[in-house]
Amino acid sequence: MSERVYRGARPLGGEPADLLVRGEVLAEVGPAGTLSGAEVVDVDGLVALPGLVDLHTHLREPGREDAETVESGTAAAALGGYTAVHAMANTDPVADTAGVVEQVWRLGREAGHCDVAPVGAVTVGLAGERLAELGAMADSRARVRVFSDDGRCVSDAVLMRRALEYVRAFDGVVAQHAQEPRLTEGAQMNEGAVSGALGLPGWPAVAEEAVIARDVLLAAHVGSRLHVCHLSTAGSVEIVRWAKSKGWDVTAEVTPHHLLLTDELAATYDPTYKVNPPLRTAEDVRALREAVADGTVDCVATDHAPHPVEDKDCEWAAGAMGMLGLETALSVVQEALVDTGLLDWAGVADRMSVRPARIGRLEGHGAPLAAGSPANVAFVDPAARWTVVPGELASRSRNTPYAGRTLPGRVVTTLLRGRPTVEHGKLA
Ligand SMILES: NC(=O)N[C@@H](CC(=O)O)C(=O)O
Repeated sequence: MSERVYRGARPLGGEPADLLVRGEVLAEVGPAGTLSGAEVVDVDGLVALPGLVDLHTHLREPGREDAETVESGTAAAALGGYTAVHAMANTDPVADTAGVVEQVWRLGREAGHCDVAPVGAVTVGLAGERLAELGAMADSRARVRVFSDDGRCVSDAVLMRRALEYVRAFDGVVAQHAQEPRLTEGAQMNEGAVSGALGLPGWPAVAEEAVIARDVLLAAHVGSRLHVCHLSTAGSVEIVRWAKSKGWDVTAEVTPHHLLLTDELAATYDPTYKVNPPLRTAEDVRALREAVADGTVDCVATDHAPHPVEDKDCEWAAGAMGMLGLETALSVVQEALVDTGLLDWAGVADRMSVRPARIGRLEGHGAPLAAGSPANVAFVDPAARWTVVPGELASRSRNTPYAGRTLPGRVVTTLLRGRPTVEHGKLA
């Protein structure tokens, strides 16, 4: 059995320690310089985090392998410090049957960069008309626990109610893409001063908030778990805060880009900045940062949404919505939350690993960095600085909003059950 000591890391940013990895398990954690093993790896001063878990990744396979594959997307994930990702269901065919979710799960195992937990569609074909085979997906080898029509909103209140009732049987959760379709017809960006000045059709905050308000009430009514995908407005935060104050089982995520970028970027007319939900105002960014810091928002989820060049290198109106996220997420969180003093590394571990693993009911992930845990670990150099070069990313697509930008923090090593998937910042 392989035995390796990672010497001098700072678990959750704390005191320097040695981590002894034996086989697939974290066998021992002790003060720096005290443990010995067959092989010693110097990770002096690097922050050790439990392997990150993404609740919201678009891997595009099957169907859009020109944009991303399970292989390329999970490689990007490992480089970003992730040991597990939830693969969204808006593929072609849609992941609405046991067959498709098992295919995605198996492709993840074969690629071996990180675990892939397929998300099952709530409705057949994401059409919002009939419930998909939720039970069959839950019982499949993919063990689906998260269900979402992401990309589309389950806007029919009765269907949403039925889905919430159904997933209780296997402790599942409905992850809602909150977007009132009628209020956002033809919308191109956030509705506000900037959309007015640019003359682009706006996407009002209320289109998101109205659905979240309805859904937290529905979840409370049927006593089920609701997760809110990529919440993006200050008002949405208030509704989630209120629902939590009632003791309802509601969780929420925010994307890294909504913690850093604003709708002012639409003035470039560069569709790289076009995303669903749209980039909002600086005031929303402030509220979202505070909500992650105080725990109202449970986790940061990437909404990694690869699109090929031809779908982005065009006019704003024709551009596809979505941006890459996996390889830059931790750096963006460091810039927006850690370097601003809003969140410490223990908080980052909680919002990017512990809570998303719990929401997804993912076994073996988000465990404490302690003896007996599976050795899923990310070692991060918070002092590193790197400039994002789209062509150097592992993703098949290039639609990062951070091209040319220098970001703090770099993942040096990622361990998946003791096996390095990333070493020296490169795929192992
Ligand atoms: N987040 C995005 O902007 N895009 C997502 C789906 C979606 O939410 O529209 C995609 O699949 O590309």
